Amino acid sequence: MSSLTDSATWQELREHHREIAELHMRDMFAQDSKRFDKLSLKFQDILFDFSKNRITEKTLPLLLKLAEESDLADKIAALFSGEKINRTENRSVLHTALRNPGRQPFMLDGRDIHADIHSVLNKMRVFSDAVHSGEWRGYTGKVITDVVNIGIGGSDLGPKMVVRALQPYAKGTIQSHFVSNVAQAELINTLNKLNPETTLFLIASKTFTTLETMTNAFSARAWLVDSLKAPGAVDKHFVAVSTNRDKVVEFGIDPDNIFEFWDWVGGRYSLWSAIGLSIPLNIGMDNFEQLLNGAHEADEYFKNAPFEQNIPVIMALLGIWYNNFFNAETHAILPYGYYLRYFPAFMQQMDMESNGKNIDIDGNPVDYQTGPIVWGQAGTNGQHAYYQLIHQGTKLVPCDFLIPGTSCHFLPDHRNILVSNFLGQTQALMQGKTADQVRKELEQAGSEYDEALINAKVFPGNIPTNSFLFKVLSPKTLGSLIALYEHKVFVQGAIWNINSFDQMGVELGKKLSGAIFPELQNDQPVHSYDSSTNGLINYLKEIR
Ligand SMILES: O=P(O)(O)OC[C@H]1O[C@H](O)[C@H](O)[C@@H](O)[C@@H]1O
Repeated sequence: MSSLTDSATWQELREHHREIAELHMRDMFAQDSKRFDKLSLKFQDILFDFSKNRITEKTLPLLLKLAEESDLADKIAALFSGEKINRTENRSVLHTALRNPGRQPFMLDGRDIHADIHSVLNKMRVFSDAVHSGEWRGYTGKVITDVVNIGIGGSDLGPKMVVRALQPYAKGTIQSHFVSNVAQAELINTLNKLNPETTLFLIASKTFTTLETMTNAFSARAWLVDSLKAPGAVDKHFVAVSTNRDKVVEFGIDPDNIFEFWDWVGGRYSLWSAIGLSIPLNIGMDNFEQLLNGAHEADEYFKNAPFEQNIPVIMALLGIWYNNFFNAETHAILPYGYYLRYFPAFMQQMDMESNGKNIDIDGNPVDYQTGPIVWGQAGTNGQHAYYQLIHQGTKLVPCDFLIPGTSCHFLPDHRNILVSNFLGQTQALMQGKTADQVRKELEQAGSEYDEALINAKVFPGNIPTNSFLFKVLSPKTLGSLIALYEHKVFVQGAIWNINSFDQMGVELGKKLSGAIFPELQNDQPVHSYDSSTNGLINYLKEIR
């Protein structure tokens, strides 16, 4: 056993889980009218209600003890100080520095990274202002109307999620597009809608070697040059965001059009860097800075709030409670509303790539569960699809609900229908419906029934939910929300004692694909792989 599962606190938590496994949240609420007051926290205007969780007065102190014993305080200090906590890659993890408005020097490996950050932020401002004002024009002198971000993973999901979430803050009429998939349809369908004379491509890639991104970038460049019949047009229509200057120059992008960032920014934590350039190109730099401010305030709060009143710490501990003691395998993220529709996909990468690890920080196999499967979709759609399983299936699915208190649109009834669905669902998941309640309802309705029908209509309830309720989905609030989730993932990684900042698991498939690629260039049958891979390649050659 590892020191984590071996610890007295872990054993106490196991024992405590056995004690409370049969307790029902509806009784906990019935017995304590102050439960909400005791189990909810506020950060700025963000209310975090965690009262609908399967916890008693004993649970959090035990979980907090686990956090203390895993040296969480020291690990938080190490994160912010720039210690090389990403050990396998020997890198610091400093996405928090990207949103720190402070100008005082922050030295890392002999460089003042605050100065570097602010100089790139300044370049982003000058450039996005020039595009918005029409001062930056395409090769034929027309103003830019469309921006296409070509990137994948962290170079797509974060910027796309933010641009779509903050659509009401769009400045001017620039349309933003995101192309990530190497399947041709995505790029072709996007290009078909665009005028090359007024389109700006933003090639976003930390490494500038990612196959999907580079393939799309080369095809986009060919489309532009062919359409405008001018190789020189690239300078006015292509900019790059990367840590790999040499590769960008080799691709043929003007060095003045490179927006730099650094290897101490992980891909899934990079929307705060120039990787987020599509954000100010859509909502303006002032709003982008509000996003950074919101995240910075959440960073300060995370660093300073006592653990028992610290939203990311509580989120992380509740997640561990279900993941490691109730054996919940997944965690659903359910934003109610349209604008946050890409938040679940963004969180999926942030959480699963960070904490999907089977060895600890010292390289030893773990004997406990680490990161959950994160999934979800904008509500209320899920209610008409998979909520059946959450309410009555055999798996425990802890859920996060997120909803703004206001909307910028005014169609009658929509808003309150959405809000009442959020409230109704979280209530239903908590309280469920007993056989007695079902029987009574059937009797009152004068329906015929048998026990089977009653059982089919019973809702076990007792399904944990967290609710985030905030005034408006503003740039600042969104920045705070994302940062709170980032820190949740960090805290879980710290307690599981894993490296949340590498992603070795994405390499093998990429490498094997690279070896297979030349095999597809001819029609000869292959025999050198396992029989399934041979069979698939050969059938493909037959049908294509
Ligand atoms: O930005 P890039 O270097 O193109 O990388 C894009 C993405 O691909 C990698 O395989 C990683 O899994 C992601 O963490 C990364 O965000």
